[in-house]
Amino acid sequence: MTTQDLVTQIRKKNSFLCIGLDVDLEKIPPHLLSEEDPIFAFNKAIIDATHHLCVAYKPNTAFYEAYGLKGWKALEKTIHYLNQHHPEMFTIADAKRGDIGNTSRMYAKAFLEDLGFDSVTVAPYMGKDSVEPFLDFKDKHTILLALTSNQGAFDFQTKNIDGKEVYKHVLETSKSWENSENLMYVVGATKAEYLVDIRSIIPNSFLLVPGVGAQGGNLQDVCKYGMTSTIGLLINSSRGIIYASSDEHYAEAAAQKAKELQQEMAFILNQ
Ligand SMILES: O=C(O)c1cc(=O)[nH]c(=O)n1[C@@H]1O[C@H](COP(=O)(O)O)[C@@H](O)[C@H]1O
Repeated sequence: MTTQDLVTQIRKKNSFLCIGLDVDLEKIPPHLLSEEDPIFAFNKAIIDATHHLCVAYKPNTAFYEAYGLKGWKALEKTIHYLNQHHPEMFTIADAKRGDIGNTSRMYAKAFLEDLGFDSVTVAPYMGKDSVEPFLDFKDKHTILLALTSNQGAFDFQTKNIDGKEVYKHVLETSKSWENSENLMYVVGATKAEYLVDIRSIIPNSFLLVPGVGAQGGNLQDVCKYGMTSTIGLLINSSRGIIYASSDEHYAEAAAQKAKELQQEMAFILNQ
């Protein structure tokens, strides 16, 4: 999927919402546990109820890997379901990978080719040769961690080296990598005030912004400082949407939460 296709979907749906499919068997409605594949059953119901309200889905692979082969199968079924029934949806494998080039190539193949996601999250710590193998795929996207939403972001990412913060080095250096037009960046919604500086370095790149909802980030602030003329934002909420209810009406409750965010986004887009 190209970024232009993504922008078209955002304008069509009046939404730049990404729903995080972080499925925890201890949190899903108990009646689903008797299903043959409870994780997929949950995802399918959430997707069926919310696809008109969002433009992206982001399964975090940790929540699938934790359940071994069954979890990986559920992840595979989920991405195949999305690609088959909702090919217009931007899909993100939130895997936060990155290794020596030879190994990164295999991670890239796993998520972008074998599973067929549109994008994958990647950590920048190992540098150019660890990220470029992900950038090699046409019309696929590498979402590089820049400034994350958690408290630990202040341990390294905001430390000053040679006169500027590490996350700024990540943004600037990554622009020189081969196929850097395939880069997007993660910036936590909890760090909205940093977006002015971030936009001065990467004025047009798409940002994946997690941390609204359960982590307390503010949508209005993110849009005020981070939005571009082609939107440039995907706002993720996982727990705040998918666990809105644990009774049999969980999918409708999730759709209601997604709709609240979508309406806020529509208001911002039409201002
Ligand atoms: O890459 C991410 O998506 C990510 C980066 C970050 O800085 N913070 C962050 O919360 N995330 C992910 O975004 C999702 C946030 O989930 P909720 O807090 O439940 O909305 C989880 O899958 C996190 O792993």
